[in-house]
Amino acid sequence: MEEEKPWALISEVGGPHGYLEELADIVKQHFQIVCYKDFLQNPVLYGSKIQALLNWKYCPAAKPWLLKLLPCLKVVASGGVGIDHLDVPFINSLGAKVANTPGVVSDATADLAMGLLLASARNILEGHQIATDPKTVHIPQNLMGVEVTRATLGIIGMGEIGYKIAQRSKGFEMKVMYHKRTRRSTKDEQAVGASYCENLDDLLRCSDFVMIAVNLTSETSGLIGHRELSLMKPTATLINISRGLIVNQDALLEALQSGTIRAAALDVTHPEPLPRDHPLLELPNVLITPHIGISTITTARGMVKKMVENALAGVKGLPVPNEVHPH
Ligand SMILES: O=CC(=O)O
Repeated sequence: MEEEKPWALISEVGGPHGYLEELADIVKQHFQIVCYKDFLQNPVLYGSKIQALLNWKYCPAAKPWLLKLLPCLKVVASGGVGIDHLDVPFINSLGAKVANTPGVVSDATADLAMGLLLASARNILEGHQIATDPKTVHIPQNLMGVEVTRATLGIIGMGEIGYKIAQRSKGFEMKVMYHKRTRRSTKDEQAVGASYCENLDDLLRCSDFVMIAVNLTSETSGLIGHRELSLMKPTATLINISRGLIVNQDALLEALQSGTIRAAALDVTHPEPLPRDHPLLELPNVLITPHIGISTITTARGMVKKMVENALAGVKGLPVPNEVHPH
């Protein structure tokens, strides 16, 4: 007789936007699944069966009160690289492991980072609005952007995503500086032509574009505040593809309103989404996207495959390939 597949709770069938049934099908090959909504209808029935939670970045299913309803939980397999939404020590204390999906998300996130940089530097969105507005008869001069080619790019956090951004910026002949807790090897630095900047202040002072690609931890939360923004050039652009909480948003708002910095391009904010009446949304020098760094079909597919691998290993009591440990 065929062995019964283990049960998995999945936060949103098909991922954050619910658009790909195909993704749920990948999970179904290995698990019997219950989605968050159905689980809540009968938590007692499902709770005792579920061994794996497949969790997309901001799913409510990872909350402690819910995890406590899963006495047989062995693994939380999270999609994406950031695990700031998960209380790893707490999950471990329940006897479950936590895993993420590094590697598969880096290209898409680095691509978006460059997209934001270019769109902000060259006023691409404003240009589109003007070009498609029937009331506009000529292209105003105020669409003058800033040059990307040979500009200085300062990358904060040179992990996998930061490194891929540096690789891409080579194509634009950019001068790359980076700041990281532990320096990369000379070979890595040479391969992308990046120079190490031990002092974050120096990087902020010198960069035309400051790219935040560092993980959110207790040490990086609020890393960019009033003081840091005041060190940046008035012509500089801040790009954040990591987590909103790394930047003090009130300080950023002020810096953008007062011209302390030229512009910001943000794929992440705090909270997400921002309330519709948030003053950041009113500013002409802010470009905001709704946390879409990993949102490509190829990446979603790769993530789900990795989540399944991690979940299966956890359920079987095998080493979990991408297990994350508490800091
Ligand atoms: O937000 C995206 C990720 O954590 O990979």
